[in-house]
Amino acid sequence: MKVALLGCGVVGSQVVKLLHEQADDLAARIGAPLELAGVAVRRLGRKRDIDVDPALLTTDAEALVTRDDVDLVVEVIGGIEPARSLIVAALSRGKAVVTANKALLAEDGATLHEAARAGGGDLYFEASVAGAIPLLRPLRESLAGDHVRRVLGIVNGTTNYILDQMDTSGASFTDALEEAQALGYAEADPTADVEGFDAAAKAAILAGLAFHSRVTAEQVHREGITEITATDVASAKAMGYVIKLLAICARSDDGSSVGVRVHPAMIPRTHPLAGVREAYNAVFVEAESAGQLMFYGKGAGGAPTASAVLGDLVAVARNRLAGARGPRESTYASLPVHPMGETVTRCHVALDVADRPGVLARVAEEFAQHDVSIQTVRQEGHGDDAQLVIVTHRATDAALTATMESLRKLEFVRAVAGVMRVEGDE
Ligand SMILES: NC(=O)C1=CN([C@@H]2O[C@H](COP(=O)(O)OP(=O)(O)OC[C@H]3O[C@@H](n4cnc5c(N)ncnc54)[C@H](O)[C@@H]3O)[C@@H](O)[C@H]2O)C=CC1
Ligand SMILES: N[C@@H](CC=O)C(=O)O
Ligand code: NA
Repeated sequence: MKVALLGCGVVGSQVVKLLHEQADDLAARIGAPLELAGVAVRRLGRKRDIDVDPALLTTDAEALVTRDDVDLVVEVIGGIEPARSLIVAALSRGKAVVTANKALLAEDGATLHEAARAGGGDLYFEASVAGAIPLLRPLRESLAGDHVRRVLGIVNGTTNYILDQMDTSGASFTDALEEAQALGYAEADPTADVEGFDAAAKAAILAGLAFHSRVTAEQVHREGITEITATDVASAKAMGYVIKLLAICARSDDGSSVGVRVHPAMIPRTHPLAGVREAYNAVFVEAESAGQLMFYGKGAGGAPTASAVLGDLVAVARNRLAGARGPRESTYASLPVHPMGETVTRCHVALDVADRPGVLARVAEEFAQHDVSIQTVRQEGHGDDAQLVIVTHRATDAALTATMESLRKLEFVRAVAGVMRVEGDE
């Protein structure tokens, strides 16, 4: 079976390495050897960390994917174009494609799936979400007989690395980001990581598979971590919480729609996700019959991601030899994505207020007027002022946002700070 590799960066170079190192085992597992037909790169002369036969390198990716002798295509270039055109060219010729490209799948997965359907080949993408962790195959295959209610977790290694460094060693945001880039975790443009775009793309893919519906990145409510300060991290710590960037995909209570969101949240330090350190990822899947499942492992980095790519490569090669196909895209449920305002969540807020009689009662009244119930209040005196730290019970995001807006207008409120959603302790 001949394999065309598109892209030879952090992930691609590890794919080449594993194809060499595991050649005999892969041939035995598939029933036929995998042979690298060519490697499309941007520049031929670049010095590479791995040993790749220079005769295999080409800058003409299109000619490579359309070659008649190529059976399987691995796309690890990233981004929308030319990745989309190259994948469509391969799929429409009946070749199988393995990709790690979450940005493309979440923006225009429909085009790729349609090309796979028309061409009759497989489209596999396990590496696109949570790197090495087998997560998409369990959702697509193992849980195909169950009813998934919620998928919740940490799906971006770079931001988890940054937040973990800020929490444990007090590192600055900038230093931690530079380390994550040097370790090969970050996207080519790290804005995709720190502004939550990468996690939002992964959330869209997860929601699509979990709820048998088409979800695009555009429909995902997205907030990144760039506004999180050392003070936020420290005050979360003081209250027994840790801040994590979470992706949450959940059916509404009546099951008629789904909410898909990515935002920083405070979780109790006793929660299993609080122990997810460095660039590790962890995802909970809650299904009606299976109950709660947790998937944990390396979500970023060249070798872990290449492991997922190779797993897919073996699967599509086996299917091809057997004249079979893997599962098609499943969107029959067509559940709509509801707006963030309808999502039910909890909130933490730190209010700097004048310390005088009636203030606490007036603040409580503002919450009550918006139908938001308070779970805990802690007050600390600061001379003539006081800080009220409030954690609410569950309320719609619209009600919580409206409450914060009203609080800002109160004459005795000096500042509304540390507004952050709280997850995982109810
Ligand atoms: N690095 C990671 O931890 C993970 C990456 N991914 C995904 O894997 C894909 C690749 O990521 P990385 O390897 O980290 O990126 P990278 O930037 O290290 O590698 C991409 C390579 O593609 C090359 N390239 C760009 N345009 C090209 C073209 N037209 N023809 C041939 N080559 C071209 C670039 O020169 C670069 O060497 C992306 O979709 C990324 O989102 C997925 C999971 C984890
Ligand atoms: N940039 C991503 C890489 C894996 O998808 C991350 O940091 O998780
Ligand atoms: Na994965």
